[in-house]
Amino acid sequence: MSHVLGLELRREAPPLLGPRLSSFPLPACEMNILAPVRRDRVLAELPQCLRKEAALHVHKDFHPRVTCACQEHRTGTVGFKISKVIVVGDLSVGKTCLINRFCKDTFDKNYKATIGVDFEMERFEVLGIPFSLQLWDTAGQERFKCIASTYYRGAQAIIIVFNLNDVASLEHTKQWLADALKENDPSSVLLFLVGSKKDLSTPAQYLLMEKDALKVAQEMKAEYWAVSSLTGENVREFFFRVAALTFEATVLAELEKSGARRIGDVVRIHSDDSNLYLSARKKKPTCCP
Ligand SMILES: Nc1nc2c(ncn2[C@@H]2O[C@H](COP(=O)(O)OP(=O)(O)OP(=O)(O)O)[C@@H](O)[C@H]2O)c(=O)[nH]1
Ligand SMILES: [Mg+2]
Repeated sequence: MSHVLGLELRREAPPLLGPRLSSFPLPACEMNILAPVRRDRVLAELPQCLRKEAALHVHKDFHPRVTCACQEHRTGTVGFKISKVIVVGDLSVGKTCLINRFCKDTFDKNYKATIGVDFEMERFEVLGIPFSLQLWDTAGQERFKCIASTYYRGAQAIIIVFNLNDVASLEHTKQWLADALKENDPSSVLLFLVGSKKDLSTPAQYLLMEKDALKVAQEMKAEYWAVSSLTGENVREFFFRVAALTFEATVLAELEKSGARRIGDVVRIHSDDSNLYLSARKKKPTCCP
């Protein structure tokens, strides 16, 4: 399902499914959200990162509190929520192709600039809990940037895309991130830095670019990925990782919120060294199960 949101046709997507459940009949887009999860969108384990040097965390499994909450169906509103993910980056770096490869398994070699924004909905099941991602594809062209930036707000994750064969597009990622963070809470949003068009670089060229990209990812505290929408390399792995980490963060936030409401609860706090990015950025306690 795709919605073109250009100059004339602009529409905010529903931020929450929950409150609308009472109104019947549901709009077509929400009916789709309620459709069964595709078998190939079921996540029973935590997908691993691409490079340990620039990963949001390197744990092998989901946070124990998250696993436990899912087993006991204590995930609050998470199953009804739609998490927003925005995709930003220079024009023609391959943002639309990346989303289309994952959501529709298609690839168009002709460039058609995104005008304003567009979005796709993807439904997952993570540890038995339904989880929906709304992937916002934004325009990289300067003249559409101010329309697109009005849709940055309220994101749980930001994907910053650059072309692995164009060093300038990597340099511009910092500005894209700064613009996206103006509209979001830097302490809670998850960041992903994605190098695109991997099929166009030789192994030697790729390694050279990867070195710079890892440095940028570490500075941004973003998780680094390299993909090709043409061949499909790493595309599915990448989006599964985005879904899993966004789910994990959403459940943890929900548990923290419900825990904070219970007066008299004892919460043990410890700092987790292998979760440097999150602990450094979030400055939030990680609670033991
Ligand atoms: N070889 C190769 N070409 C790609 C890949 N991804 C995208 N392209 C090509 O790059 C061009 C731009 O791709 P888009 O996905 O439209 O770029 P975009 O970032 O959405 O551009 P804007 O909407 O203007 O911001 C198209 O001609 C694509 O076919 C890839 O993985 N490999
Ligand atoms: Mg596009």
